[in-house]
Amino acid sequence: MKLATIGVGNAGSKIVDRMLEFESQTDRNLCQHVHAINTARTDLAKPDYIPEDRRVLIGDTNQKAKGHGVGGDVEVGAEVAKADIEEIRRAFDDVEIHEVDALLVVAGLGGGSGSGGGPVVIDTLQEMYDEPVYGLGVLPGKYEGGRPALNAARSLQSFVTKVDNFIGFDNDAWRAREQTIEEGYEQMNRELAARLVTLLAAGETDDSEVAENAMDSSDIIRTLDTGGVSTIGYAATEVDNDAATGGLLDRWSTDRAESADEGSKATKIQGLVRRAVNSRLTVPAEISSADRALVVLSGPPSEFSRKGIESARQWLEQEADTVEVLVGDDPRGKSPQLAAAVLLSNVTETPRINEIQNQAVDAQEKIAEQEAVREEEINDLITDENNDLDPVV
Ligand SMILES: Nc1nc2c(ncn2[C@@H]2O[C@H](COP(=O)(O)OP(=O)(O)OP(=O)(O)O)[C@@H](O)[C@H]2O)c(=O)[nH]1
Repeated sequence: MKLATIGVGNAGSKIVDRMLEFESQTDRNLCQHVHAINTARTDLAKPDYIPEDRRVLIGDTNQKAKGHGVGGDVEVGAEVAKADIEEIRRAFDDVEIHEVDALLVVAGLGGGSGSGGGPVVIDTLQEMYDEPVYGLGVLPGKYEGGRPALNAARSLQSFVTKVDNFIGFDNDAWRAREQTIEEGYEQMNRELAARLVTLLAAGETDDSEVAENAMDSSDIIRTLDTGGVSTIGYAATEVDNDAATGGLLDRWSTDRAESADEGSKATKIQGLVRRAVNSRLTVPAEISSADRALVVLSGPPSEFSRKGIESARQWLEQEADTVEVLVGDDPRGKSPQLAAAVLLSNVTETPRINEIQNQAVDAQEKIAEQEAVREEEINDLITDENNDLDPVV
């Protein structure tokens, strides 16, 4: 499919930038339009791939932001996005909507700019366009404490109700203990970008004469049409792709592929799909709680097997406990890899989301307690001052 992709806040912009990087490395063309929207000038200067004229600074005249971010304050994040709504709208005016199938808004939910500004951006896009608007939200890790969890719990609810589908990414599940947080983010962003782009770029080229079972953008839209929260699984394996060199070798490779054992190709595909479904999902979820599922097999057409695709579909129907399973291919003649990206749509059993909600309730109670103690201290101070006053005669 073709997307207009908008990163809001720092994490959102970094992830969109890595999506563009993955696209350019793998010769894909998913994001027809990109924008980075942020309240921090220095963070907006960081992307490597997002064009400069697609970076929108908001809130620079706001007294609390002043171009330096909103310091994790979700309310200020929403306030500045609302105040600069005309600027955001103007930026979207040049999205050539007939060129895209859907819009994707990406944000970290634990901060202020993405978490507060993201829902405002989504509302604007929903007003401006009829195409589906999807959200990709990063859930903060436990290690970040109560405030980001509180931001995320609030903002998650707005995201899920406003978007046509919400794809989650859980920083906690992806954190490697031996890395610094920044190193961890770099790696996570690349892993996430590979999943998103492999999945959503399927059907971008109309190569159906090569593919027997090509995935179409309408299949992806249909799978995401459930609303709710979705998660992505992924697995890839190297292939011996001489086809990329073309000419005689190309023909030789095709002949060889044709004569290759169909059974072993089918087994490889089935194994790959199983690995993808059982891999670390972007947000951990109970597979059988999914409403619909879709698998994109991406790689050289010589690796595809109708039998493999059919048996993978049957297997996933049982695992996900739904008959709404689509498996299709995305031919990438030059790819050195065969990859399977699995979308599990509207998963209802997502333990980390429940945990964030509980963590948010705890944080809210703690904040209320602290405010009550502060109020008591102020009252005591006032009483003491009153007692110190000379009695009025
Ligand atoms: N996966 C991932 N998560 C990130 C990254 N950077 C930040 N985060 C997460 O996103 C949350 C929000 O951080 P930012 O995106 O920096 O915040 P912001 O939306 O720009 O908002 P303010 O900094 O408050 O203005 C954090 O609490 C982290 O959970 C990143 O590069 N990758």
